[in-house]
Amino acid sequence: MPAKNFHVRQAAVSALRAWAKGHDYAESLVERHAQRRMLSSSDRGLLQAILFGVLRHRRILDHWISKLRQGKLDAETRDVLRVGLCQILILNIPDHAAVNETVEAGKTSVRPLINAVLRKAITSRKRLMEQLDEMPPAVLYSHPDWLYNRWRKSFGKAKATAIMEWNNEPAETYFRINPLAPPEGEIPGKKLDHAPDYYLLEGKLPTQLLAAGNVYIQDPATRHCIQLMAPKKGEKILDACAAPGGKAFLIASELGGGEGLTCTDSNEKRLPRLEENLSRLHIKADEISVHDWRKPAPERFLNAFDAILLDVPCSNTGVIRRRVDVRWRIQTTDIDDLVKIQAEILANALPCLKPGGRIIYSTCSIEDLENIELVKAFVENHPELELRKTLQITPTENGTDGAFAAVLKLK
Ligand SMILES: C[S@@+](CC[C@H](N)C(=O)[O-])C[C@H]1O[C@@H](n2cnc3c(N)ncnc32)[C@H](O)[C@@H]1O
Repeated sequence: MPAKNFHVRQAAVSALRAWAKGHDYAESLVERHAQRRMLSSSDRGLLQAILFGVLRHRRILDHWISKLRQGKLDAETRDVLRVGLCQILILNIPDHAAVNETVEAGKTSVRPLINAVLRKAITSRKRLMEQLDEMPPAVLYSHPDWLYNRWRKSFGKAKATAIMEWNNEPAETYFRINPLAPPEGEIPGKKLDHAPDYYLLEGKLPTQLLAAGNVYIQDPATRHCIQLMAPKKGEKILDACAAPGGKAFLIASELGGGEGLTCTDSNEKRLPRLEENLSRLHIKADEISVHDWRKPAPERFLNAFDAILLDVPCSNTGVIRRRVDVRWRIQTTDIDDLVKIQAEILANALPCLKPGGRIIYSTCSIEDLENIELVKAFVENHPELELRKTLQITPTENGTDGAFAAVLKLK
């Protein structure tokens, strides 16, 4: 009898093939491949667990493949083996289901090979697990060497290792109440003590509350930069890199609505989602428009704002737990390129401040180069600015996504 759930494994393999070709981020691949195969919600959950599991543990899975099988493998067969080994050695899915259904996900010609490697993994499990202690941390926690070495230099070995371990844990889902349209009745989550209005999701997504804009999915780390901004009713505020609108939601919450808020983003394709999100959250901003802040500010924005949020594009190294494939996507040169863009965005936004105004610079990176070093260098070159406050949130110390925020105030 054919294995019942092999289509989930097939979906995982085709999603991995698409990911390797650079077509999409892991999160959207789950959605697309689940829809394509009309997976039930529990199968969709299994697909996500396998796909994210393979991307999180890719390096150690490849290490195990090299121990279990000598010789070359084509890319698709390697992905099938990654899917199988992830179930057997990481996710602890029952062996018979993991083997039978993964074998059927492979092409007929390679099924005997897949079957042999997966069965060998089961008989070698104890030995493979005993070897974990001797493994270099970057292999054990599946991160590229350059990133581990960078973190080791910045934070020391113990913290760099703890960050990698954190990145491999499945991320919790949090949501925030919309004070502009609070939900009535019971709230399906556990209220957080340290972050007012935020809840840890318990059970299923509250789809009705989400659709009605009563709540918004958001990690509590998002709030820090807006707390530093402290927007006040009547102020004019620019959210320059605004899509998809998570922080614009927080600014509007403080303003009592969208009046006074201008949102821009350089990516035209991201604007509809920003507009939809704000409208669902009962926010009507003064303006939502496209602008690339690597270019000079539009005339109408000059000296126009009391506060500007620059939630700049960054390496995302603070949110690898959520964006599981970031570690394999970025290179050290990308960080250098991002730093140039971040400095350009700062320079072009500065003339948009009113006298005495403030810029809140924010990233979800834990790299000093994109954070403290960048704002310090910027303020050194702009004596009219004062660096009022900086805040670095690190996942292992704060138990949330990583984030950085700094307040730069015109003297
Ligand atoms: C970290 S995301 C912003 C997230 C958003 N603030 C939120 O809370 O939902 C960075 C955004 O910057 C935009 N971006 C990238 N380069 C930009 C530029 N040169 N000018 C304006 N926006 C830019 C990206 O399209 C992306 O939407």
